[in-house]
Amino acid sequence: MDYQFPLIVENVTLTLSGKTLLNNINFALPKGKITALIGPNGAGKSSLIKVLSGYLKPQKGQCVFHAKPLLDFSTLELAKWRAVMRQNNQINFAFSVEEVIRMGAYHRCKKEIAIHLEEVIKLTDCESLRRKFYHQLSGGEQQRTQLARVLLQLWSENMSGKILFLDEPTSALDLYHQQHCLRLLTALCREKNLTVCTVLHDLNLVSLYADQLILLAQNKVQVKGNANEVITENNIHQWYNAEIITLPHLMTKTPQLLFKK
Ligand SMILES: Nc1ncnc2c1ncn2[C@@H]1O[C@H](COP(=O)(O)OP(=O)(O)OP(=O)(O)O)[C@@H](O)[C@H]1O
Repeated sequence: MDYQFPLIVENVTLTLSGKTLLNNINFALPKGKITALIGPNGAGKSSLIKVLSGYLKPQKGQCVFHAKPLLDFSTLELAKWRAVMRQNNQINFAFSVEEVIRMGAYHRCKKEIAIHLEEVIKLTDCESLRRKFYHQLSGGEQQRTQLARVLLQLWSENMSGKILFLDEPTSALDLYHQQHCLRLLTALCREKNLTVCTVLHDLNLVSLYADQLILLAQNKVQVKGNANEVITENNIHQWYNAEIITLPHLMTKTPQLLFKK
């Protein structure tokens, strides 16, 4: 299970209700790195996450996961190797935060859960939330809980070959928790060889933390590469129709965006 690219996307085309949402998509997720899916609203990012994680079957092409067609994996097998945090994490029942976090680990034995739960709760800053009702939390608190859930699902000493899919994991987080989340993901990639694939709208965060950027627009991959290659004034103007200027970050030199007034 030790592949340099745990997931390879080959010529993926997805059509739903007669509409092409993804058109001939090709790229690969490098092991131990953060890949960011970026692009304007409606470009197909969430749909792509659903295909990459095995929830939607493309009409053409395929995803190859550990050198095997993704759709050949059983649900249980997939649960051991990839976890998914969606955009909408509403739960309409009175579960506690701790119960929601444990939901990610239905395939694990009690002993494993007991060992990893405390660590995951601490790392995601959920200690003060654990006995509260999930449905009574703020949006940002729910996002932290969901991050803990997906981490508990995959947690192990070495996470090589495991993939975490996140759809806008920082959209409701305050500044401290945005930075905390991206730093945590970076550390897990470096220390445990976890592979991360995340949709993010904040291109300044993407520029600082993503190793590979995939810019989707009009249902196709329009640009891919590192932050310097993808986050350019021309690309942002062309694909987002936004008027911005880019400046190098004072510490990392990677591009940061400023809106023109
Ligand atoms: N089940 C579906 N049937 C038909 N069209 C759909 C379906 N799901 C999504 N779409 C359409 O596909 C397009 C892409 O949606 P998707 O959610 O993948 O975009 P996105 O890039 O994640 O957008 P955002 O940045 O706004 O979250 C949208 O126009 C959406 O309306």
